[in-house]
Amino acid sequence: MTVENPNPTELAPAIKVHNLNYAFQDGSAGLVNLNLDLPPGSRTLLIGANGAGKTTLLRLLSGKRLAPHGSINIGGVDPFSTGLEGVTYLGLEWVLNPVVRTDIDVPSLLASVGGNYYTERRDQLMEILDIDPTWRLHTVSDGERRRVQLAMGLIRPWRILLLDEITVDLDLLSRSNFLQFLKNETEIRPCTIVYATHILDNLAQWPTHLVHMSLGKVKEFGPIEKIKLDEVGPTDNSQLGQLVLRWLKEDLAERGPRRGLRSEGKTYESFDGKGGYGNEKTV
Ligand SMILES: Nc1ncnc2c1ncn2[C@@H]1O[C@H](COP(=O)(O)OP(=O)(O)OP(=O)(O)O)[C@@H](O)[C@H]1O
Repeated sequence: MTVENPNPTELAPAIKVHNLNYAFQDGSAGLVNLNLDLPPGSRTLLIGANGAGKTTLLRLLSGKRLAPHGSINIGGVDPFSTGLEGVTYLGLEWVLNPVVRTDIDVPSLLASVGGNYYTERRDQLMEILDIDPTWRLHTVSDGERRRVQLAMGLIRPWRILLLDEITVDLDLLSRSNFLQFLKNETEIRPCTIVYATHILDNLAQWPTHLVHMSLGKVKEFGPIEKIKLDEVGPTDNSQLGQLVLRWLKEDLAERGPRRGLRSEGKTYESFDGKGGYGNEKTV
């Protein structure tokens, strides 16, 4: 059976989280009674202070960690038990992959992740991210290396993209081109994006949805028009920044001084120096 004029948005996976509770190995609460409903083809910004639980959530969505049965549903399946096809999760472990610091050329690296198969995407990404094919990775700048990494991570067409702030080294133009590329992807093919970031420059027109997290909880989520209209009116970049600043100040006031409460810094300590998490368990 053929589908006439398929709408890419409708065919994309939805992300549903229902009463998700998650505890780390030491017993501390990672996520608390979390609920989300992100529609097919959406582009969601995950906003929250350091330690709010964004990475924890993204890792559970990616299926890298086991969530309680029935609490996460992506495109109709449980990502951990079913093993999701087409999920790309780009976070710290991926950034720290040592291969991008070795004496290797760009075409070989991109070929190692399917570049010779997805040639059109490869060439498009190289153009958008302004990558020079003659670079050798041990002699490029951090930002240039990051651009090659992004191309590597995005060549294979994903259905779900989970981004844990990985654009910090990009210059303004590269980041803007990169975000435009992602937006375009959700408009031309069935895919859904969740992006955790602290960098709000040029983002006001990018998200379809916002999720505000604090202390392992979702404080609010919804379509950006709704949140913006409710809270600050039609929004440009600086207003989105003002909204987030207000959220973070409120979160800090609610939380109070740390004094051992959900301390930062545990996140990557126990992972054999590679970055990543410890042996969490579910609750
Ligand atoms: N393995 C672990 N054991 C215990 N606590 C942990 C572990 N990993 C992370 N945490 C804690 O869980 C909380 C949420 O961490 P997470 O990395 O999800 O935050 P985040 O919102 O991504 O922060 P950031 O913006 O700094 O990246 C933090 O307080 C962190 O210290």
